[in-house]
Amino acid sequence: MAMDLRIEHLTCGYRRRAVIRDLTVAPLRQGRVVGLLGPNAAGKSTLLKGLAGLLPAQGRAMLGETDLIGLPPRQRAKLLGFMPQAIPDGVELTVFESLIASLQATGAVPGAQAAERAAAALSRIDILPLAMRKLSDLSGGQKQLVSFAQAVAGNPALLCLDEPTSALDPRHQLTVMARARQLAADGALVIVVLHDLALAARWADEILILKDGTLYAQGAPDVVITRQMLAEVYGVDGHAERNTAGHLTVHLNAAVL
Ligand SMILES: Nc1ncnc2c1ncn2[C@@H]1O[C@H](COP(=O)(O)OP(=O)(O)OP(=O)(O)O)[C@@H](O)[C@H]1O
Repeated sequence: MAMDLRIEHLTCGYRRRAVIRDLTVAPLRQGRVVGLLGPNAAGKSTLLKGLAGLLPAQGRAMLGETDLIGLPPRQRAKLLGFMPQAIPDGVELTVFESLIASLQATGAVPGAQAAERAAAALSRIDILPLAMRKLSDLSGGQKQLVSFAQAVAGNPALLCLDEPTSALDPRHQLTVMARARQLAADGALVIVVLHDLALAARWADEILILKDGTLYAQGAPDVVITRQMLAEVYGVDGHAERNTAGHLTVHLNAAVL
């Protein structure tokens, strides 16, 4: 069964205000990396939190035959891995313990396999040497890598990553995006919030652009990242073009429009 995601008439937000309002997007296909873009406060994190069950939501978010909206947390966590933008401070667990805890919370992996799965998740992003360190003692980038490992360790069908590379050096940005790509190639749908347009252009199969809680555009990077979009959505002057290697690159001029 294909585990495509169909978001239909989704509304979610906070007590006083619906930030995402009646959002419908064309089906997001299993096996793809979808870049979720948009300016600050557009509603990107709110959308991911609504899908992850961390905010109340109405409407439908069908993953295959299952509506994520209203699904009990444990069942939802089996299907969906969420990496938050901010990593909580003051957690006294070791890196390894934190991965075991997130695997146990979902019940997606039998207890006996949890340690092996946790070690594999750390090893795939080159942070196995951090396993016995306390989370609270890590650098910002190291914490972000651990948070990524927590989200992916259970091999969920849907991965929602909120700015997973914002604290990472270039090598680790590539490590994380390459791992996200590999998970998609293995059958997951990966939705990744990015502010770095160059990373989005390079790694996403498809891009969703949110503006003021509604869908501004959806499509392939070279269709969606246009001079007009950069001006209307971000208020900047720029353009995208293919380099000699055939990769889409984004050029921003210094001027704010
Ligand atoms: N806990 C909250 N209570 C009330 N409003 C909130 C809360 N968190 C966020 N908002 C509001 O919801 C709107 C969307 O915020 P959201 O964090 O989803 O944006 P975003 O697109 O992820 O932005 P950024 O790129 O800055 O991370 C903003 O206007 C924000 O002020």
